[in-house]
Amino acid sequence: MTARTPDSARDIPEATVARLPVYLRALISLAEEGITTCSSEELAAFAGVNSAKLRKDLSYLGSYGTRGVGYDVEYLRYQIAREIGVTQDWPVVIVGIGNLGHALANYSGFRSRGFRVVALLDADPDRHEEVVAGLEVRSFEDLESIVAEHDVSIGVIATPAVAAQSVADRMVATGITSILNFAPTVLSVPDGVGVRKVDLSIELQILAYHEQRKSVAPGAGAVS
Ligand SMILES: NC(=O)c1ccc[n+]([C@@H]2O[C@H](COP(=O)([O-])OP(=O)(O)OC[C@H]3O[C@@H](n4cnc5c(N)ncnc54)[C@H](O)[C@@H]3O)[C@@H](O)[C@H]2O)c1
Repeated sequence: MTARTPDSARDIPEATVARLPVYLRALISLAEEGITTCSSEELAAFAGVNSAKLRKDLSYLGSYGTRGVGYDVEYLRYQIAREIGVTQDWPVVIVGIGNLGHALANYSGFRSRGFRVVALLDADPDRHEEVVAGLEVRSFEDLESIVAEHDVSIGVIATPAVAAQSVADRMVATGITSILNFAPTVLSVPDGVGVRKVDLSIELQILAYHEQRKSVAPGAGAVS
């Protein structure tokens, strides 16, 4: 499976696309530490991948570094951000402003990575008018007008699982084409709509599986 960005003539493997944000995060940290160049080994160690894989991934972007010098941190950061599409500002709506919705709304990392939360929506009238991270929680009924006003293409679902499919349907009907789903349910969406699911309990279960194997056979439970 491959992904294509609008201004790119090249197809980049999906696994590489999934690692680009990891490289971007590592490069942002390096830049914040005042580091201007880095070797593929350094960047790979920072990002937690092996350096041959990193070099191969970056070659899809036409970025090969300079022998003996390595990669220019600022330029590589720009190249990856451009490839992912985060040099532009992406308006995002979050639906379901309970425990998780509050935490997401308050997370400052979205903004610095090119995502601007433009609205917080909830179906519960008791939540309306509460101000979270400088935004007033609004009725879910306002979704359509907000999407149109801000040209939103990305929606985040943080509702209980039972509500998630109907929220997704409504998002799709308003023109949202990418959904980040935190609810523990599988969403069905039409072709052309992208869904990413985040499930921390699955990640914990994977760690538990490796912990269990470690206790049975020491050395067998390495997580990659
Ligand atoms: N992916 C993860 O790792 C992870 C971690 C924690 C929680 N969750 C999931 O995130 C979701 C939210 O968890 P929480 O603890 O914040 O729950 P919560 O009950 O505190 O908040 C849910 C909010 O969704 C609102 N809501 C319900 N139906 C709605 C609808 N149809 N339209 C709009 N808003 C609606 C509710 O009014 C409430 O404010 C749950 O599905 C939970 O399982 C996922």
